Amino acid sequence: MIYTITCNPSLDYVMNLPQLETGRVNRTVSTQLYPGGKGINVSIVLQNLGLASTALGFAGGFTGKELTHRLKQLGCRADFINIPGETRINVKLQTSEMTDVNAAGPAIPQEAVTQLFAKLNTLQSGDTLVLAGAIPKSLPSDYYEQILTYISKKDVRVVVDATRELLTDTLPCHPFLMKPNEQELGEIFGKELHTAADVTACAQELQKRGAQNVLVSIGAHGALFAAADGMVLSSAPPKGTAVNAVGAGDSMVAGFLYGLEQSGSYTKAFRWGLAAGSATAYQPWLTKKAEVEALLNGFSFSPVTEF
Ligand SMILES: Nc1ncnc2c1ncn2[C@@H]1O[C@H](COP(=O)(O)OP(=O)(O)OP(=O)(O)O)[C@@H](O)[C@H]1O
Ligand SMILES: O=P(O)(O)OC[C@@]1(O)O[C@H](CO)[C@@H](O)[C@@H]1O
Repeated sequence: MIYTITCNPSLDYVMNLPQLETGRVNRTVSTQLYPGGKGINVSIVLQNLGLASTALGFAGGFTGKELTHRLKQLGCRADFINIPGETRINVKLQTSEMTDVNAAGPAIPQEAVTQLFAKLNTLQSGDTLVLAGAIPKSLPSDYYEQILTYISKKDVRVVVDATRELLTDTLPCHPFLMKPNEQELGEIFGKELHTAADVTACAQELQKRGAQNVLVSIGAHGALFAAADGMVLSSAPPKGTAVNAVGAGDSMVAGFLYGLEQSGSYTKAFRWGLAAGSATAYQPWLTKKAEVEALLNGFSFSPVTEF
């Protein structure tokens, strides 16, 4: 079984408007409301690809109820811990570019923090756990590390998609896969990354520090994968027109896990991850399986050099 943990989920309110004029009344052309949060997006795309998962995390208020309802409508299993506050609404202002306005989210009471560990007792060896997204300030800054330590006796495959110390603090637990984007990877090493060689060097440094596999997404430029067996792959994405890249990285994680589950091959997993990320970017919301398969049809890698 695959579990995802989203400590700070959201409803994503996409507002499409011709341009944004601050200090003025702006009127939208259209709006959409989606269930959101990185781990939740992974669960939704896994479900779309045909892989079941359980979405764990914290949810509360009428927004939390709506989030749970929409996940169930999508066929996803949600097992959130109910909290007193209200699950946040993240605004995505789509003009000629996407501007995210992400709310801080509700405080997580101590009893809920503890309750999550009890949920983890159901994890079995051979399961996969995806930790994805930012955590609210009310959670300890090493919460992901605490979770990995708590399950360390179980042979669980852990995936981490986070930033800065939230990501690097998990390195001693030897996570199976880390999925930063190139900007997040560069931040860890205090540099801007613009070549495949630089990305490879930083990804391999993360492996030296404990990560087994490192998948670095590079937006429209594609992605680079440093595998545990030393293989390094990179590729520009399959061709298409960008519409909304929100959730592309989460879709990449889901595609990678699906490809690995189906084939046992890192190369095929990378292909599925790349195509799932781009398939999401090429449409208004998260991809379904058919769009990923269409991008994979006839697709071959074209290695990334610089960007
Ligand atoms: N504009 C784009 N055109 C083509 N493919 C894209 C585009 N944006 C993203 N992708 C695909 O999705 C993958 C992940 O994108 P990105 O690097 O933006 O992830 P991310 O920053 O983690 O995104 P998020 O945090 O919103 O999920 C890329 O490696 C690529 O395959
Ligand atoms: O505030 P975080 O957790 O860093 O990011 C939250 C978020 O922007 O990430 C997802 C896209 O990856 C969206 O569904 C959601 O609104």
